[in-house]
Amino acid sequence: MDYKKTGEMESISIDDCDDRKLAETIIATHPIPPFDKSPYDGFAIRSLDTANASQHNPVTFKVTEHIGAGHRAQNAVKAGEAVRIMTGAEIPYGADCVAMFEICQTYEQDSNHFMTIKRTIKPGQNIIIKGSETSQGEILVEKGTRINPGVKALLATFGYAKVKVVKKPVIGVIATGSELLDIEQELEPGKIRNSNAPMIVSQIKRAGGEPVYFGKLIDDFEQSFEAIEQAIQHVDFLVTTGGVSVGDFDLLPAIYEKLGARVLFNKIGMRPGSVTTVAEWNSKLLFGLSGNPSACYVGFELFTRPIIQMFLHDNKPFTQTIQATLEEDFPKPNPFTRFVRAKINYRNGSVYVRPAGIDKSAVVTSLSNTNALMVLPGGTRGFEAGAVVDVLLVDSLSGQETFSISHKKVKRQI
Ligand SMILES: Nc1nc2c(c(=O)[nH]1)N[C@H]1C(S)=C(S)[C@@H](COP(=O)(O)OP(=O)(O)OC[C@H]3O[C@@H](n4cnc5c(N)ncnc54)[C@H](O)[C@@H]3O)O[C@H]1N2
Ligand code: MOO
Ligand SMILES: [Mg+2]
Repeated sequence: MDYKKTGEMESISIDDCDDRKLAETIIATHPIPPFDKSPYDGFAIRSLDTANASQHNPVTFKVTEHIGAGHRAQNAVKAGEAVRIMTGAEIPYGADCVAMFEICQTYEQDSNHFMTIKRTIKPGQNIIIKGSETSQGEILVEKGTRINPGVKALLATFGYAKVKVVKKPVIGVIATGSELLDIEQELEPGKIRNSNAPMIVSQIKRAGGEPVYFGKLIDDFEQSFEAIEQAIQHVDFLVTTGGVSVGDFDLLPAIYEKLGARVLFNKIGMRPGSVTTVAEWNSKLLFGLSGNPSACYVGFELFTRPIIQMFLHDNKPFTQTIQATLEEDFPKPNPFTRFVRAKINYRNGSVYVRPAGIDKSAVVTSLSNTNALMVLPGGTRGFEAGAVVDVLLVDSLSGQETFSISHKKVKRQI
């Protein structure tokens, strides 16, 4: 976070603003509603005229006008007069209440319309007063908020045809490894299809970034160095996958060195993703994620995602963490904190969690089932069903201010 960057602002059409982060605070530029209006279809009248109305004493009004929403009455309502008014129409001058159709009887006589009611109506009854929902100047949505359908409704309410949003961080993606095939290629002996790049592209989009895929690289130093050096020029952050460990063809450490990038860390006491490396070059963060699919996924969610949120001016950049009950035993002990790809589900008002599949760094199949990362603190014993564990809601777009997982011992450890 010491190396975070915050994005600049751009102005875009409201049509394109879904899920973007607001770059300005939305303040009510007019009251809502902007005029006194009727919540019902009925008659706008003077409450005073109903003072003596009762079952035995119906009061009759002459209907002088007929207005729908969007239209205004021509004349003020005078004693004994009623304006037939529809939901959403402005209350005519002189009227101070509305009688719903359901309590009114109407009749016509000599081409004149009349209405009678048999009960009193109080002053102000059935009127939505101007500004009763929001007064002018009220702060409605804070800068940094993600634009959801409700925020969009407010933007439209206040006439924001153009919306100021935070520019998305442009994040380069490069996959490394001579074993990688493109998606459309047939399998060949010893080769696998590149699944990490499309996965990272998708993770970047989910987090609100703008991915740029630069392709895959074979394990050749010069070629890889050049491609990475080139790519960095065009992005805010660069994510690579593979080649960060200690293998003979793991080229990233040497590439960082030749670039003169400052490696912030290259090992983390966690599983998977222990090889996750982050370097800084020219104020740009380079995320060296593992080649192993599950480790790559976890490395992105824990390290790249919050940096994206920070760039987007989100004051809650960290993935929301809740507590859930482990649904099955997890007997495998591990000295390191584990971020288990997991699935949460809700039952009887409680949250439960279980591993999404095989809990191995090299596994790809568990990821499709993953909507959360279950945090199992390091220790020498496994965990029993019923244990309450921290869970990062990677599928949720709500964040939190700090990264908080309890390193406390989980009860019901085996
Ligand atoms: N002697 C040691 N060996 C390893 C260590 C170690 O500490 N000492 N760490 C292991 C751990 S943990 C991990 S995780 C991996 C990390 O390896 P790299 O990040 O260097 O990744 P690669 O070696 O390039 O590939 C690992 C694995 O992932 C597959 N892969 C790579 N890219 C993709 C892709 N785009 N799509 C799908 N799969 C991909 C690759 O074929 C390998 O199977 O290192 C351990 N070794
Ligand atoms: O980085 Mo490795 O995934 O710890 O398995
Ligand atoms: Mg390797």
